[in-house]
Order: sequence, then structure tokens, then C-alpha cells
Amino acid sequence: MTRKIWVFDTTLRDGEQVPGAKLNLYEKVEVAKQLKKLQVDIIEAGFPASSTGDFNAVMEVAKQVGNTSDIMITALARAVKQDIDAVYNSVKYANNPMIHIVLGTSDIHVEKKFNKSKDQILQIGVDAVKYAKTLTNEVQYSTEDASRSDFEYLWSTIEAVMKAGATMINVPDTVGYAEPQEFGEMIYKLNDRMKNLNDKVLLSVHCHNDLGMATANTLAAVKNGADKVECTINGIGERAGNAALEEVVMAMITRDKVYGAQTNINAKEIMNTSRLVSSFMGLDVQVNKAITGDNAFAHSSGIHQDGLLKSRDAYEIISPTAVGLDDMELVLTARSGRHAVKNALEKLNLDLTAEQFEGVFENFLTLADAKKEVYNHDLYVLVEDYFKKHNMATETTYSDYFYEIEDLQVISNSIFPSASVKLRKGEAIIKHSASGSGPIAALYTAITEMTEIETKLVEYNISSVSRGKEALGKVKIQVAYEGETYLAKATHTDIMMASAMAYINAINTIIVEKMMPETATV
Ligand SMILES: CC(=O)SCCNC(=O)CCNC(=O)[C@H](O)C(C)(C)COP(=O)(O)OP(=O)(O)OC[C@H]1O[C@@H](n2cnc3c(N)ncnc32)[C@H](O)[C@@H]1OP(=O)(O)O
Ligand SMILES: CC(C)C(=O)C(=O)O
Repeated sequence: MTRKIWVFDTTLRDGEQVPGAKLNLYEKVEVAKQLKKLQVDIIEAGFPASSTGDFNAVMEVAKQVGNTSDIMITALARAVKQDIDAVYNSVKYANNPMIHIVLGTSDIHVEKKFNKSKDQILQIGVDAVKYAKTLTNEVQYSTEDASRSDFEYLWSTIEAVMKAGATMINVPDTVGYAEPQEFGEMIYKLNDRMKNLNDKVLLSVHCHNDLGMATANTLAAVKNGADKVECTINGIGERAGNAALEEVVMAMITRDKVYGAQTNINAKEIMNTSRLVSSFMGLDVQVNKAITGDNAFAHSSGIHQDGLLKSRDAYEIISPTAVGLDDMELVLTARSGRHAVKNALEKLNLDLTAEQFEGVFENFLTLADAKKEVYNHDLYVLVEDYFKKHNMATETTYSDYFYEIEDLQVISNSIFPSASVKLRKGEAIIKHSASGSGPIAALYTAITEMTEIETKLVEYNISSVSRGKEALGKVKIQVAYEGETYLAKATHTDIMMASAMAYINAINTIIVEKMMPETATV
């Protein structure tokens, strides 16, 4: 039988502990609404005692998102009356409020942090739970630093707080010290004892990623009886972060026979949630991050691309559509082979003879060696160049459709930010200037007015690819056009040039998908 695993999302509490990731009230509510669409069971919305801003944000999440019976809203408190009151007074507006109390159980915490005896700390925990129970029925108790605690003391604490009324026991690997086998064994023993005492109390885990094992430890706990997992979107959180919700959930779906457990998560909302959190918190997702990284479903090497074209399961264990992406991406690079390039040409209706293909492929490799990625609009131009070189007539001049940047100048000031841009479209040269509220707005306005393709810039993201003065700027954008979104990127030492190139890549992609004539055959 498949067990149900509860998902407790702590993106808005532990995730928000990432330096610089603080969200305002509006942003917290928006993320919480998206977490509800993702169908998490519990949202930990913050730490209300820490500031008035966070108290109000938690209260707003409780009111606006906790207003239905399918979700529980909680927030964190130390084992301190004032913190517990702050949690209660903010989460009480939810249909299902819960108070979450944390207190350490390891010798390090008891002796060095609190300078108290084990009995004193245990009593403080019990009193905190008893007090919280006078306010709400649902109370979770977290035994901070559980994985470095003396097992019998950890158990005495859990037993005592369960008797005091805790409805969920959360066992944290606070400093990411645990190892899957060892952590699994600890959870097995705790589960056994807990179920004997009161089988209605849920056993939960909260794992950190200091040794890169947060997901593995969480899944080991699931295998060994844990009922609930605490996670964050994109694995963000204090220091090296927490177990990533998308990894834990997709592992249970993909390896269902191993875990025999499932969550209620609507996996198709994973990418939307990841992008929203990344954009609001200003935290880029590492490109190779499992499930939500840019390259998680992108294949770039010839042998893999060939294998995928023959049978998807050769190199794919999860369909990208399962997490809300359109499809896998075959990125054309200098490591691509003939099968992938032929497939891309065929998709564009560019049917070539074997001899023509070999000629185009040779030129493709030369271009790919010079560029990081070859786009569909580059393929059109490669085919056209081949035909021109071999004095063959073409019905359509493809390069007449696409834009290339020849030059640009951007003036950034607080009075009148402006941009002058020179574009090439086939043989034609177009020049234009525009102003805007900032340099990027001016640049993108100039290009929009020249190309007459009205897009909406949904996201603009710039990062440095390397260190130092010569660092390359990498620009990633998302634009909307006629109800669809297009992602594009570009890299250049000049960040304005990288910004313009990314935008032109998006424009050319829109042209390929929406504006190339059906009859565009060679
Ligand atoms: C593992 C985790 O992620 S736990 C959650 C971490 N999150 C946060 O810390 C939320 C943000 N924190 C804050 O805003 C502040 O630290 C506050 C409001 C919690 C406390 O602020 P202050 O009162 O100024 O105390 P400060 O943070 O300097 O020190 C923590 C105090 O809480 C005590 N404390 C720490 N953990 C606990 C606990 N679980 N239960 C009871 N007391 C605790 C410490 O011993 C210390 O008390 P002391 O002043 O008597 O030595
Ligand atoms: C509050 C607890 C669950 C925590 O964040 C930790 O121990 O890491």
C-alpha cells in the first residue's frame, strides 16, 4: 500500500533565512498562493517574533492562503512564551493553524548554548508545548540538532512533549551532519517507539545540505517510517540549504517501488513555483540543479541527443512535462552530432539531400565552435549560405527575416537614459534611438520599435560568469508574446551588448515560431 507523506514547505521561513532573500508581505503572500497551487500540506510562513513586518506577513498568509481546509499554516517559535504568542496571534486567522516550537536536544545546545541541565531543557520544552496547547490543538515540536543528540535523551524529550500534547514531532538534522544509513536507522527506532506511544502523532524530518545529503537523508527517513518531510523550493535555506522539495517529491514519484510512498504535490506546478521563488528572492537556481536547474532537461552532446531521438528513455528518467516544462531541450552545440542537427533542420521543414546536409553540418560545426549555442535562426542562415555558396536558387531569403546587432550605444543617467542601436536585417541596415526609464528599458524600447515586435519583458536576470574585471556578463530573459513566453540568453564582456543579444535572440525565436512563411523551402 502507498503511504501518504505530508509535505511541510519552509521556503518562507528557513528558505528566507538566506542572506538577501527577505521577502516583503506582498511577495510572501504571492509565494504562499503558489505553494497552495503546488498542493503542499503545510506552509511555514515565517518567524513572527522576529519583526513586525514578518508578523504581519505571516498573518496575511494565514488570512489569504490559509482560508481553506486543505492547507495548514504555521510559523516558528523558540520555547519562549512571547514567541509562541506571536505565532498564535498571526496564524490564528487560518482555518488550520499550527504552532511550531523548536528547542535543542544535543549536548552542544543544552550545555553550550543554554548552559542548563538536560532536565531543565526538557521541562522548558514540555512547558512550551503545554502553553501552546492552550492556544491551538496542532503543535509541532522540533528537537533541534537531533542528529547530534544522545539518542535516549532525544527519545525522553520526544516522549515527554508527546505526552504534553505535541501533534507532530520534527527531527532535524540541523547542521547537515547526518548520513543516510545512520539517519534512516535513527528514524526507524524513533518511529517504532512513537507509534507504540501514540500512532496519531506524525513523525517528520528536516534535513540540511551541508554535506550535500539533505535529499538523501530525507528519503532515507521516508523509507524508515517518517510521515512528513520538511523541504524548501530549490533547496534554499540557512547555509547550504534544505532538502529540495522538487527532488524529494520527484524521487518518490520516479522510484515509487523503492519508497512505496507518495505526496499530494501537483508536480506540474514545480517549475512555476521554482521560478517565482527564484525571481522574488533574487536567488539564481544553479544550472545543473536537479529538476529545476536550466539544464535539468537539456541535452547537448551528440551521443545523448542521438539516443534520445531513438528512444527517450535512453537518457531521460522524468518527462519534463511532468514538472510543468514544455519538453526536453536538445541544445545545438559544438558537441552535437548529425542526428540532432538533422532533427532540428527537419523540424524547420528544411529538407536537404545527404550531400547538402553534410555541407551544412560542416558549417554548423564551424559556427558552433565560435558560439556557445546555435539557435534555429542560425540554422536558416547556415542553409541559405550553403545554397548561395553553391549558386543554388532559394525561394526565400531567410536572412531577410532575422536581426543581428551591428552596434549600440547606451547612455545611463538619471536625466534621460537613452540607447542608439544599429541592426542588420539581411542586406538592410536599420538605425534607431529611444529613451526609457533606465538603460535596459531604453535599449529594449529601441529594439522593439525597430523590429515592430511588441513583447512584454517578464524577467531580466544578469549574472557574472567568471570573476574579475574581465568577467563575462550572462543575461537571461523571459519575454511574453501573444500569450506565450520565450526564454533567451546571451553572454558578452559588455553587459549592454549581452542584454541586446539576449533580446535579439528572443525576437529571432519568435520570428522562427510565428512569422516564417509556410512556403519557406529551399
Ligand atoms: C535552526 C533554525 O533555523 S532556528 C530558527 C532561526 N531563525 C531565527 O533566528 C529567526 C530570526 N531571529 C530573530 O529575529 C532573533 O534572533 C530573535 C527575535 C529570535 C531573538 O532575538 P534576541 O532576543 O535579540 O536574541 P538573540 O537572537 O541575540 O539570541 C537568542 C536568544 O534566544 C535563546 N534561544 C535560542 N534558541 C532558543 C530556543 N529554541 N528556545 C528558547 N530560547 C532560545 C538564546 O539562548 C538567546 O538567549 P539569551 O539572550 O538568554 O542568551
Ligand atoms: C526549526 C528547525 C526545524 C530547523 O530549522 C533546524 O533545526 O534546522
